[in-house]
Amino acid sequence: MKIKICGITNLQDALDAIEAGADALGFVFYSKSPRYIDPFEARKIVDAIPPFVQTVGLFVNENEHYINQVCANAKMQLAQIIDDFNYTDFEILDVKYIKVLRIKEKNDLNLIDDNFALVDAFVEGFGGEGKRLALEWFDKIDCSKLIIAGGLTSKNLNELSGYGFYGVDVSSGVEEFKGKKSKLKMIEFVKEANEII
Ligand SMILES: O=C(O)c1ccccc1NCC(=O)[C@H](O)[C@H](O)COP(=O)(O)O
Repeated sequence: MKIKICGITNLQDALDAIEAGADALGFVFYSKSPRYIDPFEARKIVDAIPPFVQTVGLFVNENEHYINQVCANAKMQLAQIIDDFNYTDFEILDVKYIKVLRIKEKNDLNLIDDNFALVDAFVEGFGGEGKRLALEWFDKIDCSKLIIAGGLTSKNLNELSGYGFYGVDVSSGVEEFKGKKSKLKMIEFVKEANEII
């Protein structure tokens, strides 16, 4: 089970997430988010973390020029993209990317194709709100290329057992408050995620 901790805003949280066992760190480049980080501040964090941890830039309805520029400036290895209005020309992105499928109802799962994707519960404010997806919608779906997000905590991760998700993504479930991670919650989250079968 791959584990991404999203909404990293400072070096200490990044180091604590890595020590807890996170595979990937998410940086929110959406200026309206309380977890927004300036690309050059993100770069300072990236320069200070050890190797073999993937850096993921989160973008909301941005075009490819902005995404390419920020990923270069902030040294992001992967772009996680919410693209509600088809702003992004994915063909000319310089970085690997993963699309976010914001699921409002079961029918939205028809958006899943053969690519890896991050599935998150639809919320008006775009994300990081702790809202959960209805797991039963995934009962007959191949989840092996899906990273599930939305309202996950160490207390409910066990409900994912049996679905075969590729990974989990968490933000608010491991926070002390918006923009500040809890070391203890991250340790508990990673421990439980590794128990999922
Ligand atoms: O974190 C934000 O503030 C945010 C703002 C705009 C779009 C997405 C945002 N966050 C996404 C995530 O952090 C995660 O990918 C995911 O939604 C999990 O969030 P949570 O339900 O808080 O665990």
